[in-house]
Amino acid sequence: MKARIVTLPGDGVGPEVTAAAVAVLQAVAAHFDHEFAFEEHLIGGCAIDATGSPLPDASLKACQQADAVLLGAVGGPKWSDPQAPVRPEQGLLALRAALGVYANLRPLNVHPALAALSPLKEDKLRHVDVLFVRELTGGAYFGAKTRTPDTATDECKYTVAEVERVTRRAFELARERRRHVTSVDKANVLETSRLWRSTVQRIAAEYPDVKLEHQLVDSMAMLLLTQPGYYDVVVTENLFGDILTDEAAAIAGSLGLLPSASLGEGSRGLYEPIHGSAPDIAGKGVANPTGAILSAAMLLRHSLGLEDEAAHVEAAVAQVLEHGPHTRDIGGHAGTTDIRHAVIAALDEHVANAEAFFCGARACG
Ligand SMILES: NC(=O)c1ccc[n+]([C@@H]2O[C@H](COP(=O)([O-])OP(=O)(O)OC[C@H]3O[C@@H](n4cnc5c(N)ncnc54)[C@H](O)[C@@H]3O)[C@@H](O)[C@H]2O)c1
Ligand SMILES: CC(C)[C@H](C(=O)O)[C@@H](O)C(=O)O
Ligand SMILES: [Mg+2]
Repeated sequence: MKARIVTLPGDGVGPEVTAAAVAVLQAVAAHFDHEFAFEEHLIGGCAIDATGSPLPDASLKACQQADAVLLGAVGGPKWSDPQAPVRPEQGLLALRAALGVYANLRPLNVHPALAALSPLKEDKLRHVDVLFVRELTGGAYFGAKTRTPDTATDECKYTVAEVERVTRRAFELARERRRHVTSVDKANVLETSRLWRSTVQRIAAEYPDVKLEHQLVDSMAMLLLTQPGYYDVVVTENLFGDILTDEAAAIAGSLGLLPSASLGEGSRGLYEPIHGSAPDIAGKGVANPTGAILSAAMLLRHSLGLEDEAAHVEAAVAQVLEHGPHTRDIGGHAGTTDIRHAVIAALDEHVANAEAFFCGARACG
């Protein structure tokens, strides 16, 4: 198949991990005879430096015309002055809004080989397989902001329609999994959460085969650590989802491991690891590209419909997590490019084994 993929490497470790993900996609294209055309554009701090805007028109236009967008990370100390008129993160938020990608899928899986890195004991890690569905284009991130010298406000607003669509997405996904949705809110305090809860409750009636539970976000932060294996699909609003998924990454062993897919109504999606620009390690060649590579696998699955290819990439990543090499954040000494080479070598092996298997089954060659 032919696909047009826009890459937005961004700032800090963004370009390092994106290069690894692109190399893996190129290896997939070579193995399976696909034509992926990559087009690189600016976003974030590097875009501010080059054009004055964190999301230049050319970048947005290219993303709107692409089949999928692969993003690294934005931001960093250079652009973090609280007085700065424009910030890198605004470019990312504007892109999410413009693409209409309201459902941010953030899967949490714990690889057994990394269990010792988790703050949780091994018995708690068994059966951990959670899919966070984070609402991505509403809430406090996008409400009106005011500022006077001694007061600041961020409006948190949700409409029923915004909650309905992300809830339906969560229930649809739950039907492909273990049919259990946990909706996380702060309905004991926030009006937006009361609207969230009643809307989720009403939509749940359309899915009688899926179990729904509500959980307040503060206790959810605790329960995620004490019983992570209990959860299947967790749907929540923008800010709560941001915070809970970094916590989830700690359970997996590193922030560098978790991928994400941001989806709207069509097949076009935005794919990014959940971590940031990691200024403390940027430019050192030591960033873990696993989250970015697994985001590329999600791109294959959700935007291009290439399920087998996605599964091959995930299997290759799992093999590297099992046998190494490992980057520093997960206890190894390898660099970003070592992981990229190892994943591509594992991919080559998996594809060859699969071909041998099918060939054997058909008694060919
Ligand atoms: N999607 C995004 O573009 C995104 C996401 C989160 C944060 N940010 C931005 O990134 C900047 C830095 O934020 P922060 O320091 O709070 O969070 P961060 O995610 O950049 O880093 C937190 C910690 O995790 C480590 N880490 C992150 N990614 C890693 C990887 N791939 N491999 C190994 N270690 C990794 C870092 O070294 C750091 O110690 C801020 O400007 C923030 O706004 C951007
Ligand atoms: C950089 C920031 C705007 C972003 C968010 O809060 O959504 C990041 O933390 C993330 O998780 O993707
Ligand atoms: Mg975040």
